[in-house]
Amino acid sequence: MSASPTLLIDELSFSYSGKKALDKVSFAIQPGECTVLLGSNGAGKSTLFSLITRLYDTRQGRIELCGFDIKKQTRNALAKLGVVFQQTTLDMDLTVMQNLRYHTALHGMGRQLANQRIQQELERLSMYERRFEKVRQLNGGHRRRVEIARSLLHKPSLLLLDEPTVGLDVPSRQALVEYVHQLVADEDLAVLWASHLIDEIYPSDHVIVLHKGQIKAKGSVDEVIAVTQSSQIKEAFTKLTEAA
Ligand SMILES: Nc1ncnc2c1ncn2[C@@H]1O[C@H](COP(=O)(O)OP(=O)(O)OP(=O)(O)O)[C@@H](O)[C@H]1O
Repeated sequence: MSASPTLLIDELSFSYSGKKALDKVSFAIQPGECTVLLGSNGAGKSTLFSLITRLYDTRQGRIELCGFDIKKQTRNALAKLGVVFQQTTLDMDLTVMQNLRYHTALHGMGRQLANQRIQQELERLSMYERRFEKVRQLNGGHRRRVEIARSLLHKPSLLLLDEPTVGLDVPSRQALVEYVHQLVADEDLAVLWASHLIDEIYPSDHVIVLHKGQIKAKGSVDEVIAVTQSSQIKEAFTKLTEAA
């Protein structure tokens, strides 16, 4: 097919009762690229995610997933999307398997394919042997793993992660960050990762600095460091968000 980026955001704006939360935001993410969306509280990260997932309607600007316009070709576009929200959306009183089956049914997968995909994704995260346990019995890190497995069952091209490490202990955080980067490398997946944690960024990542609804810088880690004449990404972020 064409060389459409996995995610295209073009001149996207959004306001809450006249108050601007996103102001002409534009960027693109290619396959095999992990882009970290860095922003402090109120930067507009959740608003952007709500627009990409169609929780909110796009009124100004355009969003495309693998070349599909999310307003006009919603089904095709959303089939390309996997999401892990900040707040868990697992049913605590169902087993891991039941939670995942619910998702495969939503995506119209037959039982055989569903079981095969569930096994593959859970095994990759060392969670297959725990598939008959209720989610409530799992610790925070393991619940997150189940959510990541679930988000990948339908083989999306873009994975959206909204601060997925919040509330996790350091080893679980590191494992999750490592796992997602491995996925990007192995599966040619595109990832958009909202975070305010600088230490979750890898040198190979792309970075978008969002501040008060506007993009202050975007590019590779090295490019963002260079453009701000900083020695490290933390310093670049501080310069970009303190000046504004
Ligand atoms: N439902 C809402 N009604 C009115 N204003 C809102 C609403 N949700 C967000 N806002 C405002 O829009 C702006 C962007 O908020 P948003 O939640 O998208 O930022 P964020 O980067 O996700 O922040 P956080 O990390 O705190 O979740 C902020 O000024 C916020 O106060």
